[in-house]
Amino acid sequence: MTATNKAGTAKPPLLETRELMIKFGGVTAANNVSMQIEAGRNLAIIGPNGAGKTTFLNICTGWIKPRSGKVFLEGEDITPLPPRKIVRRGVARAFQIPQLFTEHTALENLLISAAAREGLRNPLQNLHNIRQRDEMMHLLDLVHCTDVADRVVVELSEGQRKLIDIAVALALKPRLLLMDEPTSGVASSQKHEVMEILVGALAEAGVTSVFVEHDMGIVARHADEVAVWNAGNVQLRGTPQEILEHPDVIRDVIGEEVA
Ligand SMILES: Nc1ncnc2c1ncn2[C@@H]1O[C@H](COP(=O)(O)OP(=O)(O)OP(=O)(O)O)[C@@H](O)[C@H]1O
Repeated sequence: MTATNKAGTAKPPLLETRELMIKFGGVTAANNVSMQIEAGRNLAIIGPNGAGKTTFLNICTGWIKPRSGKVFLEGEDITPLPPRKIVRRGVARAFQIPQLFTEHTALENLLISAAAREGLRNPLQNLHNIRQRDEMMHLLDLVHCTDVADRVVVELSEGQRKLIDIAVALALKPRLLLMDEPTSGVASSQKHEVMEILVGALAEAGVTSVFVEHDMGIVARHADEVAVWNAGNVQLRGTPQEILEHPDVIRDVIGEEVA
């Protein structure tokens, strides 16, 4: 079904790529990638090592410019924009290793992000002047971390750091958040709990997510849709059940013998 706006005309997808191409030396990391990402549906990207998953995220956020092809955000061509302008348009990124100021508190990290959003110069020197304290405490509440607001990040568990990192991204008020393995490094006993909080926080904040993931348990439980990457392109797309039971995925991604 195609979404329509109030005027009854078709609404463009939240993010769309058309025929993205990029080569690194002899490796084609994006080979004609055309994708549509709909608002409100969390998309997991899976695939073997070197398939081009991270390259796709890097192109969507402007970190890498494709040799050809385009990226559209709600119909606007954002391909030529620098990363900071793409962030301002509403596309944020979280990395495998949280990008936090580890000697600062959780709340200070969020205030720094809010200051960056407002274009404040030297936020580290002006933390006491940043006004968004209540808004940032609300974000910490969304990720269940108000109790560690005043703790320095270096003292926190990996799971708490991941959640603070997501709150830092939410402080930029994105519409779309692209994540590289959101629970990597988190103790396996805590992965689902961290992901549950993360997905809940994004839903509450009205943010759609795309996440690269190698843990099929996380994909099965927390994704609405799955795209399978292979050799620089999307090989398959479907519901977690359709994809995780597909014989090609079992053979090439999950790595089990197919009977
Ligand atoms: N900046 C770069 N310079 C040279 N080669 C690169 C660069 N970025 C990616 N590549 C190559 O492009 C291919 C795709 O890399 P990419 O990191 O996108 O794969 P991936 O699917 O995310 O892999 P993984 O699951 O191992 O993280 C790989 O062969 C990689 O070595």
